[in-house]
Amino acid sequence: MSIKLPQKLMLLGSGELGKEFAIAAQRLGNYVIAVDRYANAPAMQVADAYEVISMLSADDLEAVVTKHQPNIIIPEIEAIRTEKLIEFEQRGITVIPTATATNYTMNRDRIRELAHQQLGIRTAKYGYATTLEELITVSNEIGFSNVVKPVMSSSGKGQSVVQDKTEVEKAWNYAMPAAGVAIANSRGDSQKVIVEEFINFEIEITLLTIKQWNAPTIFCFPIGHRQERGDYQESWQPALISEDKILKAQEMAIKVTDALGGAGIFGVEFFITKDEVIFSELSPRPHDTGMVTLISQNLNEFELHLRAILDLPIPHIEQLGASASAVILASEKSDSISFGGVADALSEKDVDIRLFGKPNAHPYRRMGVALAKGVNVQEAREKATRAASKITINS
Ligand SMILES: Nc1ncnc2c1ncn2[C@@H]1O[C@H](COP(=O)(O)OP(=O)(O)OP(=O)(O)O)[C@@H](O)[C@H]1O
Ligand SMILES: NCC(=O)N[C@@H]1O[C@H](COP(=O)([O-])[O-])[C@@H](O)[C@H]1O
Ligand SMILES: [Mg+2]
Repeated sequence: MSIKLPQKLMLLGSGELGKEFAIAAQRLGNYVIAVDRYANAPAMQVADAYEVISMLSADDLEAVVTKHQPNIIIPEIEAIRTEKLIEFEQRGITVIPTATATNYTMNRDRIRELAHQQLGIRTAKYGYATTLEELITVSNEIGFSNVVKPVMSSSGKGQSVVQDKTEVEKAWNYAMPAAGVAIANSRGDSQKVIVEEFINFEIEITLLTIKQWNAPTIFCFPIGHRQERGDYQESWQPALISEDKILKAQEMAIKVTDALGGAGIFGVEFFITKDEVIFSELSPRPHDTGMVTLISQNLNEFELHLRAILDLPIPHIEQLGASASAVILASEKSDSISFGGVADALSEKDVDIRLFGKPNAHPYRRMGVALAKGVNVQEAREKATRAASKITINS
């Protein structure tokens, strides 16, 4: 396949990941339509055109696709009416990585069944529940501690660690607010949770895996990360794990991404224990922990995604040395955002920041990221965290 440029690319989801992708796409002259559920989303600020719709509505998706006639649709978040993407694909529009892949990865249960049942890949022990009663039964079967997550959610939304049976009901209510109450934490409309055995890992990693149309799958160096409340706080590259474990992770990543098909970058997440590499989940798109590649590689994860999508060559991925990212989170609700401490944060050598331009803040919302290089991973992490802590969000 040889794709002519420019292409008309429609981004479904326009957050921080979409913004960097849009910038990469426009650097190669493409036309970008940014779509999201709210106005002035980060990618909209740098796109050629934008639309505000409900991406869970098939009618809304139909309207924007009819209006803009994109050649390629690039999902940027999980919560999309993926059945509609299958229809677009049948009409000849390319969906990245494929429409079916986005449907599998939007639903934790579908991707888990594919990885564990069909491909025989090692995962945490798991079960599902659609009522509190079922959750009590499944939790007892899995044992404690366990982790309860809505099957359709991301960035830890609605997710909690359950230490013992007294905490099960709280976890259910957090994942699935009572009927009639707006689903605040679940990003889709499925009333189902997955319960997973809690894995006491030494480190968790994201293996950025680049699946190409006409060339073999390639990998970035593994990215280590630390999460709180199910959401990423800092990431670093390279993650210091053995060659043997890297190869095991690569083998599993190839299996899952081959089964999903198509082209693009995938963020494949693994828990690394003393003896094992355990598959967790994957994003069929750039990964938040992969924002470290904005400083750590010659081609960042957004440029790699673009090249894979457009069937452009990736002759060499260079890792530029110990690097880290640390998130800049809001602490309160606000509709008027300004940042302080930027000069101070940028005063250190090999430090950079991205402020996403999100128009509103609420507690724990990710508003930016600090990036740093260091002589080793520890120093890079310290520098990134220090820079992030200097940024204040004023409302
Ligand atoms: N079974 C588990 N055992 C131990 N920790 C877990 C388990 N499941 C999730 N976690 C912790 O919670 C984090 C978020 O979980 P997960 O990746 O499933 O959620 P997510 O909402 O899809 O996040 P994202 O969209 O940011 O990738 C994991 O990176 C890990 O730190
Ligand atoms: N783990 C998934 C992830 O990081 N997704 C990124 O966060 C945005 C949503 O942010 P918001 O919740 O602040 O609107 C998404 O649009 C995407 O860029
Ligand atoms: Mg995850």
